Amino acid sequence: MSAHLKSATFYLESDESLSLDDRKLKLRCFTEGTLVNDCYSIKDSAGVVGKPSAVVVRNATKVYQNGVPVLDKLDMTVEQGTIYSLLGSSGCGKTTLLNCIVGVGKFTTGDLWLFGKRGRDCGIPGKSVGYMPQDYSLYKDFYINETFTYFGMLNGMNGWEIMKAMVFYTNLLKLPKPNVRVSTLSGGLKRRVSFAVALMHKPELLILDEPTVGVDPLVRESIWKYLVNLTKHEKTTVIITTHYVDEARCSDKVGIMRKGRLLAESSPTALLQENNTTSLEAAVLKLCRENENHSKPAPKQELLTVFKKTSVTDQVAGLTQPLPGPSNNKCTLPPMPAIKQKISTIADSRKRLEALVKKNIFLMMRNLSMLLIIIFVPTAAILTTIVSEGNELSHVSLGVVNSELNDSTTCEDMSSLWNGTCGMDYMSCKFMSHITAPTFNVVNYKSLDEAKKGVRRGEIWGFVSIPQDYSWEFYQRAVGGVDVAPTSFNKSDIVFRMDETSTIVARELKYTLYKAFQNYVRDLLRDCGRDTKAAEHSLRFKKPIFGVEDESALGYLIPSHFIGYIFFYPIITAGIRYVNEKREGTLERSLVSGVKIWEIFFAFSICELIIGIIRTITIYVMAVWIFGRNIVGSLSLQFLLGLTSTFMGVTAGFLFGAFCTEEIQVALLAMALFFPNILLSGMWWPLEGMPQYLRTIAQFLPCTLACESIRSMACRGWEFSHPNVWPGFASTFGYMVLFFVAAVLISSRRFIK
Ligand SMILES: Nc1ncnc2c1ncn2[C@@H]1O[C@H](COP(=O)(O)OP(=O)(O)OP(=O)(O)O)[C@@H](O)[C@H]1O
Repeated sequence: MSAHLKSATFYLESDESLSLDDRKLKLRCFTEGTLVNDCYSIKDSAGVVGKPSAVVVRNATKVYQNGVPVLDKLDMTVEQGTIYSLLGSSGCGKTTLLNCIVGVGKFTTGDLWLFGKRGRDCGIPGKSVGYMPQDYSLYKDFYINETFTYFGMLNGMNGWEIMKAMVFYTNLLKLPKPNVRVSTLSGGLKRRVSFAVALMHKPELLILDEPTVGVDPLVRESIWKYLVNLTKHEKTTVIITTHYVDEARCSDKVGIMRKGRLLAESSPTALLQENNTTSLEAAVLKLCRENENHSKPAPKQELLTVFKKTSVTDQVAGLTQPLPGPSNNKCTLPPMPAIKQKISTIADSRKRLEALVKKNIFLMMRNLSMLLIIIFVPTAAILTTIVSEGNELSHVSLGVVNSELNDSTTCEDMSSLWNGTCGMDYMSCKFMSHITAPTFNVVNYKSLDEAKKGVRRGEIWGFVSIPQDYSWEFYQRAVGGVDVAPTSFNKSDIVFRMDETSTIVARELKYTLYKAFQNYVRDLLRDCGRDTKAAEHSLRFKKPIFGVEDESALGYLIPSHFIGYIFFYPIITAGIRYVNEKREGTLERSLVSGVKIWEIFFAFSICELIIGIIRTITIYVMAVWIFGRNIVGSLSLQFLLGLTSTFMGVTAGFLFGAFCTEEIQVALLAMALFFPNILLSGMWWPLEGMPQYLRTIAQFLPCTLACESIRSMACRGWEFSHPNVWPGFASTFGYMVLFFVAAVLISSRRFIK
């Protein structure tokens, strides 16, 4: 038997005031926590019937991930309808203990009973608990009335109940008018609002983490009076932490905590008597000194005070001790507000979702400029693509060294010889008439060396050189056919030399020059009365089946960019929103009210859906009506794929948010995903242009199949059943579910730390 149990046994066996059966039952109760309620049904020596326990913690330890033990085999018992003050120095583990009780943390080992139940089926987290965290944990952009509305709705209150509670707590806590923004309140006022919304729904258990810090002494007095009132009349159980030791006199029991253990747990009067002092402050100091001097584990005897019934005398003594503060008033009971009891026992999921969605809409509307940016930045990005990408080249500087002309002649001067005639002079001018603005800015050079220097200096992209006897040699070549002398080939060639560092410009230039040459030969044949078909290659491209001839790259780029942007932006917005809620503590607070992680995500998703719909419609309207893009295929299917891609981004944002603790981390992670995604998903460069292994990798990226799918619909008009189309839907939907489930699982694990 452990020393712990031995001392308990000794104490119980030596308690003459109890019958043998009661002693046995108490011992069982002590060793088997499941009997905690029976424990208090036993009369003590004074004949006082014990109260059932609201919170019982046994042998609790807590070690955070960094390996530091915070709670050390802690035992705690809080009776129903009492105030329990938890006192202790900073960092001793009070908040950790409270977090584990309300369900946003978990003991590493140990047992917890709430209202006699071991699991979390007693409405905690949920409507049965009111939690005021140490930080304000309020939405700064809310007005005070919106704050009441949100937390009231989360806890299943209707509009009328919320209104009554707001009026009551505004008077009790001297709050400003309801239409004042939380962000503009002082720290003390924020704390009061936070206090009010923790208890507005009249929970059975109130957990208040330092509610009176920075609060005016008069208001502090009102708070304590009200808490005493609540425990007395509403049977509310209150656990409160405070650094103002003396205000704990009004509580029924005080737990003195040090280094993760309770040094003592007793009524204030008993503590004063046991430590032979007149102030709680002195009693706490004495206990801490003793503990420090002996540098031994906290005495186990404090456990036994669990069984020492707080007598009526103790309670009255506690309540009638003077309150801290100048007024020196007694803890008398203020009149109770006539607030009807909760209609529903537990706020159902629908009600919570309604509260969460309303909250998100309030917050979005509060920051309209940000909302407009969120909606229109992706739209602007697509429109930028439309106006800037894939257009034909223009104003490309091209050098010309035309050796058919001498210093004193120009093509314009000789136009009568080549323009519209079948003459064989100055055919180079006929060719050059197809090298025109706005595609080209022609720069004439006298020699090849000068032209080369021009390229090297970056003045021109390349140059065309035309031999001296080009016209004659070209004629020979044209009429000579296969019998032409080999030297004529070189002498009749128009030669290009280019800066090919920009592949896209070089390829476009070459293609344009080929076209120019073909048109020149066609002109020549026409002017000589020949059939222009002779200018065609024997390799011919007829009218395309999909798309238009010489379609610009936009036909390829726009659909995939659409998917890329509407996937990417929600990652950032959803991820940042989520991290922000985590950081501000509002998420944790909502979770204590019984909100589930999936409900939070679902509510975010509804708002993102609204944004996604507006965004997608705007993009399509602009692309079709303003920029005249030709979109074929089912618009509704494309719209649907747009929305699933948006959701895929939203859920990826949740997943990022689940991992991150700072907004900047979300942004950096999103960027890390963005570039591989746009580069490998075929958004800029087709998969056909990638090595085989990269193509395989690309198939597994979130946007690859969706890009192919939307392109197939918007450019080719293919239906859902086409093998290029439905995989896009399947992959976005699959990723959406995967991200969502992963985000919920990771968040749930992280919140139950
Ligand atoms: N998530 C966490 N991960 C690691 N360590 C933590 C975490 N939360 C708290 N701690 C550590 O646990 C210890 C107890 O912290 P806790 O907030 O419970 O103390 P406290 O008694 O409430 O202090 P205070 O009165 O200042 O609020 C501290 O040393 C703190 O640094």
